[in-house]
Amino acid sequence: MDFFNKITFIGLGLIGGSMAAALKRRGYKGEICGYDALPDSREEAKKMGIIDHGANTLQEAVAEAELVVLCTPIAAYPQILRKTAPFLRREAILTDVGSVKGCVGELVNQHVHRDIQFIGGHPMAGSEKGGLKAASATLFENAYYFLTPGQHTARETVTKLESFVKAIGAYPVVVGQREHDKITARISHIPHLAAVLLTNLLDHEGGINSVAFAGGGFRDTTRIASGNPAMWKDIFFYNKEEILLGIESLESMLKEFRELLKEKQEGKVLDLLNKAKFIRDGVPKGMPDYMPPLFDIVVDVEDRPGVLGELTRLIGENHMNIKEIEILHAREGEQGAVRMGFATAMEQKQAFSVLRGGGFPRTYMKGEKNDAYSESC
Ligand SMILES: NC(=O)C1=CN([C@@H]2O[C@H](COP(=O)(O)OP(=O)(O)OC[C@H]3O[C@@H](n4cnc5c(N)ncnc54)[C@H](O)[C@@H]3O)[C@@H](O)[C@H]2O)C=CC1
Ligand SMILES: O=C(O)C(=O)Cc1ccc(O)cc1
Repeated sequence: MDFFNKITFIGLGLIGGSMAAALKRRGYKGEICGYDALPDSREEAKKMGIIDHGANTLQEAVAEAELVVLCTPIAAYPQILRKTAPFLRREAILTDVGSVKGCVGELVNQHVHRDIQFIGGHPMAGSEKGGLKAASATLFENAYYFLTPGQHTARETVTKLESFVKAIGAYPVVVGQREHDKITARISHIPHLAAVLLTNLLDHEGGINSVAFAGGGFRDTTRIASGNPAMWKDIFFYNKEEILLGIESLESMLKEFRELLKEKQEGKVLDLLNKAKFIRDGVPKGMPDYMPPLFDIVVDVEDRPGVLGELTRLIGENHMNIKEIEILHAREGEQGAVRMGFATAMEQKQAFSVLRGGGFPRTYMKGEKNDAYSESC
């Protein structure tokens, strides 16, 4: 990484800000320069100490930069590339973080001289929140990071970018631009579309409002639908061909499933469920999550005024932070249940002991045998 004396980030939002922060945290010694269309973001990034210099113009930003990283929405690339291309150093490497890669390769071919080394990039880590405030120095830790060289990308450029990716804590994976778009359509873009449609199903054809009853299963399958709508709109259109192919596959799978149900083909439905379980169980664990999972506890409580206050006071007094709290409506009768989500397994355990010893003996960890959660879902 020492071979880059100056790195410039264009776009200091979630991804650009997180990259600059990761480099600083991991001891990068060269100069980090940042440019953003919003002057406030440049000033804020400087105050946060994640950039050394906030440039006032694109020309100033790329001057002397040995690595330039585009971290804006892809829609801004044509204008940025037109303005910066004449001022890039001859030896500079240009890269980007856009979620679709085929279209980016084409844009760079149109606007940038082929003497400039370009290699596309795409970190497979993010957040539903955008902007510099959501940036985190650890966002890319243990995440895969696609690198997509073009026809004119030198081997040395690939090697240098691999070092950059490792320097921010991620794992580089080199693939072709079109191959990248096929892979991400399957693992990220189509799942996002499915999550959006499943969420909107709750509001389809003016049906009853079932949001209040949505439990763990609904939350797990639709979590990513909270992602940045403008960014996902762009992703769907920039990767349109692959998304259309994915939709065709989904359509034919739904049709097939409809027929199996109609014809009471229980064996085939079971095969299909087993196949999904096998594939899903094989998804690697330990990778960073888009929105990290919470560590839940469930408390059976009496249905009386003030009980929620007592629970939250006990947690607060013991310096723990409840990330999510939910009343489980599914149980009828004299008892109610409250689910609380914590950020870490340690906090979950601590909350469990504090509540059990603090007048709530029917406190359970999620997944514990006969816990209220599994009964009610
Ligand atoms: N958010 C996510 O989960 C992920 C996003 N990406 C990609 O990263 C890119 C950036 O996304 P985020 O950082 O999430 O967005 P963001 O909205 O947090 O940040 C974008 C930044 O670019 C700035 N900007 C916009 N137009 C500009 C222009 N013409 N000149 C200079 N600055 C400009 C904005 O002011 C903003 O600060 C997108 O292309 C997205 O596809 C990639 C992986 C994950
Ligand atoms: O969707 C996912 O799998 C994520 O983990 C978050 C994410 C969103 C957009 C991207 O381009 C890359 C990653």
